[in-house]
Amino acid sequence: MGAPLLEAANLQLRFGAVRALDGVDVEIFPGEVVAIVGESGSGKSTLLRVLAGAMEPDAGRVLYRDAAGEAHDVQALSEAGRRRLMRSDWGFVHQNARDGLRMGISAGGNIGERLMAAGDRNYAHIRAEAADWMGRVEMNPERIDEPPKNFSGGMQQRLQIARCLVTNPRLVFMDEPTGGLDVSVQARLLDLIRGLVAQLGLAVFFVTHDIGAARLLAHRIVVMRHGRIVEEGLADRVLDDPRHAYTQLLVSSVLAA
Ligand SMILES: Nc1ncnc2c1ncn2[C@@H]1O[C@H](COP(=O)(O)OP(=O)(O)OP(=O)(O)O)[C@@H](O)[C@H]1O
Repeated sequence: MGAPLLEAANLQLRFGAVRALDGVDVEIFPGEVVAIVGESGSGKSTLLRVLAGAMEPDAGRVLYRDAAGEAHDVQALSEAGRRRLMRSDWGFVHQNARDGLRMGISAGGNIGERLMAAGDRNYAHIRAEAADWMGRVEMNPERIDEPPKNFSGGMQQRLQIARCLVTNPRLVFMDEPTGGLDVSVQARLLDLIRGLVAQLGLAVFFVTHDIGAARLLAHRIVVMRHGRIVEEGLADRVLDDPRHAYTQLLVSSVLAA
């Protein structure tokens, strides 16, 4: 399998009395989808933000290995260095599309802006790529000049995904990308994400409290509780044969729902 793309060791982070991360070790390999599951408040989003260098842990470290095999200490990166990684190697899909989109510019502009930030200056090419990506996320490319507010919540989320993937990242962080959407919209979006992830061979950290989504997308599942990883393993093993009592509860409460 080679070296991990990203690995974190002994992450600690407290908010006052709350231990949001309490000795977390986690890693991801190229092309792997890792779901981070757990109930609300278990530390999933905090972990994702720390892994992406958007939040500093009190202790521990995160290493990212670039395409040339060089390891970078994510917390030691300058803000410019982190932004560079975010533009080239990484992508972040927020739960709320508004956090990942620029609402004042067109759909095509939202996708094209990422290409421009990555150095593309050929406007005809940028527009063609933006239209192509709208098609790939099942949006009508004829609506390329419309602003995000004209689109439904599910479509805005597709647009955010197109904006994120257009630069061909190696590692994508997704924080509840289907949260807050209707169940039928969620199912289609998950299918779309699954197809794109497989097609592009992406590595994805996928935060969710939806066990069904984890089963559909993930190769491996990490179960968090009170800032700790209480269980991890291949998705089928964790879901079909959960060993920790908390995982059993999580899985059974879904089955009973
Ligand atoms: N900026 C902050 N200031 C204070 N406490 C915080 C902050 N961010 C997170 N916390 C606390 O840290 C704990 C973990 O929060 P986190 O958002 O990571 O959980 P989560 O598993 O992602 O929950 P959810 O599924 O509800 O998003 C919670 O107790 C939360 O209240």
